[in-house]
Amino acid sequence: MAKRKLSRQQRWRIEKVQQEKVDRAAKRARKADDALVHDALGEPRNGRVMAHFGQQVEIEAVDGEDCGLVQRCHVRANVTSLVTGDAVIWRQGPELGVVESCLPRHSLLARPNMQGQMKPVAANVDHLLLVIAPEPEPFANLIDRYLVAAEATGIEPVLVLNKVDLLQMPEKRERLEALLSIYQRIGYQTLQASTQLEQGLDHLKSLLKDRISVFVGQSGVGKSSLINALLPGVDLRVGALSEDTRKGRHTTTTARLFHFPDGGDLIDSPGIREFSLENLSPEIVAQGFREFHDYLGSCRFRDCRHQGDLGCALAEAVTRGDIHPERFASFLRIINA
Ligand SMILES: Nc1nc2c(ncn2[C@@H]2O[C@H](COP(=O)(O)OP(=O)(O)OP(=O)(O)O)[C@@H](O)[C@H]2O)c(=O)[nH]1
Ligand SMILES: [Zn+2]
Repeated sequence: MAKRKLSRQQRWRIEKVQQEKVDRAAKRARKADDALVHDALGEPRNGRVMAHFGQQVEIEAVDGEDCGLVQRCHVRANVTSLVTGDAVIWRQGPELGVVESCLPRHSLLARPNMQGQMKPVAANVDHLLLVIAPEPEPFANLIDRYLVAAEATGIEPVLVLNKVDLLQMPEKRERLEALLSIYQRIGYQTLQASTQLEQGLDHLKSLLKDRISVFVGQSGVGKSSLINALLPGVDLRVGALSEDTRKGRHTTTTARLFHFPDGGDLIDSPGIREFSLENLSPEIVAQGFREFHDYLGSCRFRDCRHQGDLGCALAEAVTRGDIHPERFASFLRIINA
C-alpha cells in the first residue's frame, strides 16, 4: 500500500516538474514576444531562413532595397518548426528581428534523429545532386535508394559522376557509363565531372542557377571537393556552421544556406548528406521508380505484391525489356529490407 502511494506521489512530482518546465518555456517565449512588440519593428517583408540556432533563426531579406541583408530573428510562438530554406514573412528589428509566419513549402527534406524519428532539415530544395564516383564504387541499391527518397519528396535528382579522371581503364569506363545509361533512359539528367581536372564544373554551375540544391552521396565520392570548387573560400566544416552558446563555441550540425557566386543556392550540413529513406510503404517505394508508373495498377490482382504474383504487370514489363532487371531487383531489395 505504502509503496503504491509513494509511486503515485513520485509520478505526481515528475508531472509537476515537467509542467513547470513547459510553463517556464512558454513564459520565456511570451516575454520575448512582448519585448519585440515594444521595439520599433519594420514593415512585414519576405525572407529566407539561412540557418537555425536553437530558438533563433538567421533570416536574409529577399526583397527591398537592402535585399541580402541578414539578421538574427526571434520566432513568434505560433510559428512552429522552421527549417533552413523556409520562405518567411518577417520584420526587421533594431537588434533582433522577428519571424511572423512561414510560407507554404514545395518540398521538405527529413532525416531520422537519434530516436529514429524523422526530423525536417531543409525546405524548398529543388535539386538533389546525387554524387557517385568510380572510387568508392556505388554499392548495389545506393542510387535507387536516393532516387526513391527524392521522388517521395518531389525533389528533382541529378546524377553526378565525379572523378572521371579515374576512368582510364576502358572496362571501368564502360561499366560506369552503362550504369549511367540506365538512368538516362528513364529520364534522369546525368553529368560527368572531375574536380581534379576541373572538368564538368561549368555544366554543373549552369544546373545550379536559380535553384536550391543539396549534394548527397556516399562518403569519399568528392562532395566536399565539388562544393569547395563551386563555393571557393567558404569553409563548410568550421566557422560558418559554428555558433556562440553559453557552453562555448562549437560546431553545430545545423543546415546552412549558401549562395553560389554564379547563381543558385546550396543547403548543406553533415546530416543532409546522409539523408535517406526510412519506413516508406511499398506503394511509395514503387512510386519512387518513375518507369513503373505506366504499369502500377495494371497487375491482374489489385493487391499484387510484384513478387512472382500471377499476371504482375511489372514482371511482364521486365520480361519485355521495358523495365531494367537491375532496377526491378533493386525495388524488391528495398521493399524487403
Ligand atoms: N581522382 C580524383 N579524386 C578526387 C576528385 N574529387 C575528389 N577526390 C578525392 O576524393 C577524396 C574524397 O573527397 P571528399 O571531397 O572529401 O569526399 P566527400 O564525398 O565529401 O566525403 P565525406 O566528407 O566523407 O562525405 C579526397 O581524397 C579527394 O581528394 C576527382 O575529381 N578526382
Ligand atoms: Zn505486380
